[in-house]
Amino acid sequence: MATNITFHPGSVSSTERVELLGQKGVTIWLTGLSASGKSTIACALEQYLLHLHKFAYRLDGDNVRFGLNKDLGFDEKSRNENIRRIGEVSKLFADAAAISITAFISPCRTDRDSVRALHESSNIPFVEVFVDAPLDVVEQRDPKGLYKKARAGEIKGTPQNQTVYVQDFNFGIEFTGVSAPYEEPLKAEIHLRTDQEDVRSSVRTIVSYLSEKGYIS
Ligand SMILES: Nc1ncnc2c1ncn2[C@@H]1O[C@H](COP(=O)(O)OS(=O)(=O)O)[C@@H](OP(=O)(O)O)[C@H]1O
Ligand SMILES: Nc1ncnc2c1ncn2[C@@H]1O[C@H](COP(=O)(O)OP(=O)(O)O)[C@@H](O)[C@H]1O
Repeated sequence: MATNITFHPGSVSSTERVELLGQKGVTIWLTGLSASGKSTIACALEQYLLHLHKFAYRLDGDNVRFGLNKDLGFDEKSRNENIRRIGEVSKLFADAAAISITAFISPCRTDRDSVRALHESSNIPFVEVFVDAPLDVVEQRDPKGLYKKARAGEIKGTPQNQTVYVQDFNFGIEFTGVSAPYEEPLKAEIHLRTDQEDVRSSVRTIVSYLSEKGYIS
């Protein structure tokens, strides 16, 4: 814990920044099972917004784990810390007036709620988007072959949480949706059913929401 530190406010207020840049920051938090479509939707949304000349930036689970979070695994504590850090990073982007689009499984409700509280305490809008598809559908998609590996017992858990997450089979495996929990959002601003709608429709839903709320013009 750092001590003797003092927060240093800048010379430009948030309101002034928004006026000067002509854009308000917001975090769009995509959450859902692996292969539910988070990355696909995040990419398409980022592309769409950039083509509208909006400052949009995507933070993606796999990508961030190559750098900032390369010290973290998939045990419960690591996932908590992963989401805590990304919550802070996303808030920084949104504070800088970006449309920050995150694509993390973020399986724990309390972690997502903490990130929401972090944003809302600074008056930064937080839009939780549940990217929803049933387990049998995402297992069928399995673009990275991870569900297959998990079912085959090839994705091992870490000692800290084996007893917490492992349910009734395959001790030691903890892949989200298979042997580690995913807590569905209870109050997501947007609920997308990617087994029933295409990517275009999902992007349209998010953009309409941003527009209705006045986050983009
Ligand atoms: N054990 C286990 N459980 C879940 N996911 C796993 C695991 N091991 C590796 N992967 C790959 O890592 C991606 C998820 O990373 P996240 O940072 O989004 O996960 S989390 O929010 O911390 O739970 C996830 O990417 P997505 O498929 O894009 O969701 C997987 O590719
Ligand atoms: N409606 C849809 N929305 C998003 N992805 C879809 C949809 N239908 C099929 N897919 C496919 O499902 C897979 C989702 O993978 P990905 O976007 O990496 O998911 P996640 O980031 O949640 O792991 C991709 O291969 C994508 O083409």
